[in-house]
Amino acid sequence: MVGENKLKGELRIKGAKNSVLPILAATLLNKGISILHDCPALKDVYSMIEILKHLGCTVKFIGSDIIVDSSGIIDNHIPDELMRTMRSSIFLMGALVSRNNTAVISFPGGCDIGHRPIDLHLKSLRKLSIMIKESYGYINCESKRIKGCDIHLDIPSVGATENIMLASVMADGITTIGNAAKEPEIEDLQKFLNSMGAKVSGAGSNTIVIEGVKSLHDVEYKIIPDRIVAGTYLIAAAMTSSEIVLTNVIKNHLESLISKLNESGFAIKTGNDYIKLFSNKRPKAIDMIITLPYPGFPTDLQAQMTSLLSIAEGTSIVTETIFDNRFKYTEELVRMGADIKVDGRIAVIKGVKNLTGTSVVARDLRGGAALVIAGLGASGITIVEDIEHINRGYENFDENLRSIGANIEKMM
Ligand SMILES: CC(=O)N[C@H]1[C@@H](OP(=O)(O)OP(=O)(O)OC[C@H]2O[C@@H](n3ccc(=O)[nH]c3=O)[C@H](O)[C@@H]2O)O[C@H](CO)[C@@H](O)[C@@H]1O
Ligand SMILES: C=C(OP(=O)(O)O)C(=O)O
Repeated sequence: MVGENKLKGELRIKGAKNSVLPILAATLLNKGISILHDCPALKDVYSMIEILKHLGCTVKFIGSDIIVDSSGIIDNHIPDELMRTMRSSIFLMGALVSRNNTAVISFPGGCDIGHRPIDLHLKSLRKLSIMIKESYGYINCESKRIKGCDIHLDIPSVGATENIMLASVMADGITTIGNAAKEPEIEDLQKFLNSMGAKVSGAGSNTIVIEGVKSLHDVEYKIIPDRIVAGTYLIAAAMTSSEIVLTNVIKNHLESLISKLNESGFAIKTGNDYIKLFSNKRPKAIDMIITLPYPGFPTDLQAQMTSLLSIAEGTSIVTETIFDNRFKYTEELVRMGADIKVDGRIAVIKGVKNLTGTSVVARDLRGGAALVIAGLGASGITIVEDIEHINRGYENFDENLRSIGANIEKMM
């Protein structure tokens, strides 16, 4: 891409990756038809579809609609090569054991952003009377009856909260999740499950209550907009001193980012379902950004924001509290002229006047997006390699950016 082009125009944000993936896993539960609207065409979504098909579902992806028929025979085994394609394959553990009483899976894959154990998932499912044995890299789950119980999470893990919800929807009795994650995608999963006849309440607060039901029915549902994709485009506009309007967004989901962009000197206007960012000046440094569980600043926007702050006036400090190795991309930003020092979970960013284009490598999804943002603002040509990471979370990233004025091409 050739940097320093102004962006101008409107983009509609599609459904959220982190909603559609657990919801696709949940389609196993109703033994019938699920129609999902506004689904993004992402590498992870295709991986999840492949797993559902392997298990015996019929799946069609037409336009932005995914139609899953899970009435057919459902296998109970997910091969290792499918499990490894992404982190979200772990959602199949709760859904599959709930549907089949047994599941044989292995450890999930995903971006290299630090240590990502699944101990909380395993511990919680065991509390629900699911017997879990680990051997030779496989995880064997079995339960005659899943039994509702009280679970208190040590960490408000998004994935563990969702896996418990999936496993307990049809359990005997009531399950309570204390210290649950509060991310909007968890509320979306609750709404989806309730639309198919489940009895889940409390998502969005730190206590979720799931009253087991005997059966579920067919469902049609629209996925919430992707707050991380929306945030990425807002930061891209800020980086290039541009003006863009995003539609199909939920402003409340982006409060922590909007507040930090305001602090950095950007004017943002919001309406019922749009956000507009207008900028014609260099960003101001931000004393402190700390990534935290929702409603705190999302770890999934940390890299993109650091990219922006690399050209800010002054010195910023970014602290990553969720993952233990999510600053790898900063080495690539430094190759573009950024002045960033990382010590463990803290990055100190001394703003430089401008970045310069060069060849850089995407090592993970959001780090890759951060490098594209850097390239859009940099002088000269930037080449971002290994963009398959970016395809995990951004539909038509290059096309969308080009449609609002970026000089960017995908090379085959
Ligand atoms: C598909 C999806 O929704 N992915 C999101 C989800 O990932 P994911 O669900 O993997 O993230 P978690 O909320 O579970 O992870 C938070 C922290 O808990 C730790 N942990 C988690 C589970 C466990 O069993 N043991 C344990 O120690 C993790 O290592 C991490 O340090 O939430 C993250 C945090 O908002 C986001 O960055 C990811 O985009
Ligand atoms: C880390 C992310 O996703 P996942 O949990 O799917 O790896 C992300 O979306 O930034």
